[in-house]
Amino acid sequence: SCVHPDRPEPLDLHLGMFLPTLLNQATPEQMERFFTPAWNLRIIGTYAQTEMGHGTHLRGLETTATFDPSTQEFVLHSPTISSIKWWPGGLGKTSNHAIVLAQLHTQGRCHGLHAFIVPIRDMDTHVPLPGVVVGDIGPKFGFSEVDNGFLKLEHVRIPLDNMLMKFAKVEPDGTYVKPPSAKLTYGMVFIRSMIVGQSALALAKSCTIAIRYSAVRHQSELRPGEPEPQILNYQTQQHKLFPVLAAAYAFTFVGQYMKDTYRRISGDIHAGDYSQLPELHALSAGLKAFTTWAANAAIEVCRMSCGGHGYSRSSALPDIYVEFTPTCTYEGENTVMMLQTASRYLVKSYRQASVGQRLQGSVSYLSEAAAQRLRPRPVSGGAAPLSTQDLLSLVHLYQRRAASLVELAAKSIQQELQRGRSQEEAWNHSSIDLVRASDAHCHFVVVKLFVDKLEQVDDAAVKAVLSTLALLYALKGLADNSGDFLQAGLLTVPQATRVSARIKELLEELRPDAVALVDAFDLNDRKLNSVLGRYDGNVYEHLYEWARQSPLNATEVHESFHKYLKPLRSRL
Ligand SMILES: CC/C=C\C/C=C\C/C=C\CCCC(=O)SCCNC(=O)CCNC(=O)[C@H](O)C(C)(C)COP(=O)(O)OP(=O)(O)OC[C@H]1O[C@@H](n2cnc3c(N)ncnc32)[C@H](O)[C@@H]1OP(=O)(O)O
Ligand SMILES: Cc1cc2nc3c(=O)[nH]c(=O)nc-3n(C[C@H](O)[C@H](O)[C@H](O)COP(=O)(O)OP(=O)(O)OC[C@H]3O[C@@H](n4cnc5c(N)ncnc54)[C@H](O)[C@@H]3O)c2cc1C
Repeated sequence: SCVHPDRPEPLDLHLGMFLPTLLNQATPEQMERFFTPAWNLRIIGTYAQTEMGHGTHLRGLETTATFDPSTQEFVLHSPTISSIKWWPGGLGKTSNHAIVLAQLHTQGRCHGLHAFIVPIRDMDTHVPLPGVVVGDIGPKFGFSEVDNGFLKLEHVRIPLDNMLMKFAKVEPDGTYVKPPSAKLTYGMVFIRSMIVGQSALALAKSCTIAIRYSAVRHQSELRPGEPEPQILNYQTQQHKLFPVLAAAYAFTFVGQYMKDTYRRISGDIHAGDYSQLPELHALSAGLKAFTTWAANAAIEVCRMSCGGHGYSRSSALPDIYVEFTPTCTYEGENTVMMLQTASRYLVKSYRQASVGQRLQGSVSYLSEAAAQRLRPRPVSGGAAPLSTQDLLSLVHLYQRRAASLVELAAKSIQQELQRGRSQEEAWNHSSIDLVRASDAHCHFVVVKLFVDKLEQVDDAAVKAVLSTLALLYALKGLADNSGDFLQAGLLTVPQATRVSARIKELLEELRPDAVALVDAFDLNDRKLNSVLGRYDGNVYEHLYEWARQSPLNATEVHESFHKYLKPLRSRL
């Protein structure tokens, strides 16, 4: 964001979480005191929620903030080793403040997690303040430029006004005032919504590199005696890359939708209407998980599709992978997010629909499915005719798969309960089904949003090629998940065979437009930073140039020869 575009930076948490959390949770007075200096980078902040012992289970966090009415201060304390804050970006060396999530204690009672602004370093000298033990957590899989840190608070005192009090409050006498909705204290919906767009960007970058390179690279023979073809002409190469291209477009549209949805619903929340918060939470959690998992896998597909050169950092693909892969973990671990969407929203909605409630938003199809269950089934049964051309009928198919898997998960919980298991045990014994249901729901949402987007495209040629991509996205998903569709009676084996054949036709149709479709992402060479993905296609000259610049080539004879190899040789 600041120095290297799109690369992780020590200031990311300041810009991406510290400032937005102030915007969402600070009072006007706190905005004046903290936001303006933070905007001017006098205050540099991070978001310290995760502890060494707990990241997912927020109620298990141990850091305490105990109100002392005699001094009008909170005392922030890390009581155990496992309570040390662990992971926050920019915490180790960069930040002088942290938003610390801690269990609030006042008048002898614990009121759960709340957010506190804690100064951690002197504003001028940057030396850690008394009672603050702070540092870097050490090397990681990637994110080397980011000082993810630890923070141990030893009875650190902060003023009463440093608790973020837009929603919950503590009065000077220690009285606790509840927030209008307890769910507001969770937060996180903003970044989760934004991560969907980051998945799209990571996919767009990766497939731009891989598709451009596949148009430049010639290898092997298709027909004996003829020149080596571009590797992009191999059907298997297209089968690897064009679905990624289709997903990059799909996720771009879903990312835009999530941004708009976040803006709309957070506007309602600020106006005091919390009714859409569950929809926003379920969508942002589920789509964050669905798109990051898909993008994470697809980046590797792109890297491997570039053969040996994909393994070189000159391709940029290894860096894209290591920088992207933690999105599957941070801001809510993906399995846990899928479970939130399923158990806190889909199953609940299923039950509401089953008793006749009309549902709104992304789950409205569950009402239709419930109504359908009440209608008598045709005697013949079996799957309906499948059109491999009609996008709306494919949307409908995804919708029915989602409805069927939500039902399966809900029924699994019910069966486990009937076996005498407790609610919690029944849930755990159904959690594979719950994740599957969330995945199907999100897949339906993505396909639907892609198809809806086509309605907004006026240019006939653009609409035609985007429709082909949408078709490929939907049919590839159908083929990859054919077990679900077969199990739900939505697909027959002959239909599945036709889907595979149609996918092959679509790959051929897309081949002439593939390079133009990645160029349309408009990712310039500086942003891509990839020798293989260069716009001008001069890959080999620049690969050679890149290698020549390797630090090992600074001298013709490396010092290791004199230091190790030569003495070793003389001893043999
Ligand atoms: C574009 C990006 C720009 C910049 C960013 C740059 C760089 C980023 C780099 C790194 C950033 C990383 C930052 C972090 O990782 S911060 C730490 C993130 N941690 C988490 O996300 C923790 C995940 N855990 C949880 O969210 C929760 O603990 C939980 C899984 C939800 C479970 O909690 P629990 O208390 O048991 O809750 P439930 O009983 O399950 O739910 C109670 C009730 O609340 C509703 N709910 C839960 N969460 C939310 C929410 N976020 N919003 C709204 N509502 C929520 C839930 O549905 C349930 O509702 P009921 O109606 O069923 O009662
Ligand atoms: C690069 C990076 C940057 C980060 N930045 C920050 C930051 O700035 N601020 C911050 O506060 N945190 C940050 N984090 C921490 C991050 O938010 C947590 O790691 C994340 O929330 C996951 O929590 P955890 O590590 O406790 O995983 P765990 O919950 O321990 O997950 C381990 C496994 O247990 C499973 N599991 C856990 N609970 C359940 C359940 N209820 N049901 C089923 N399975 C379950 C998970 O699916 C997973 O497979 C960062 C992490 C990384 C990697």
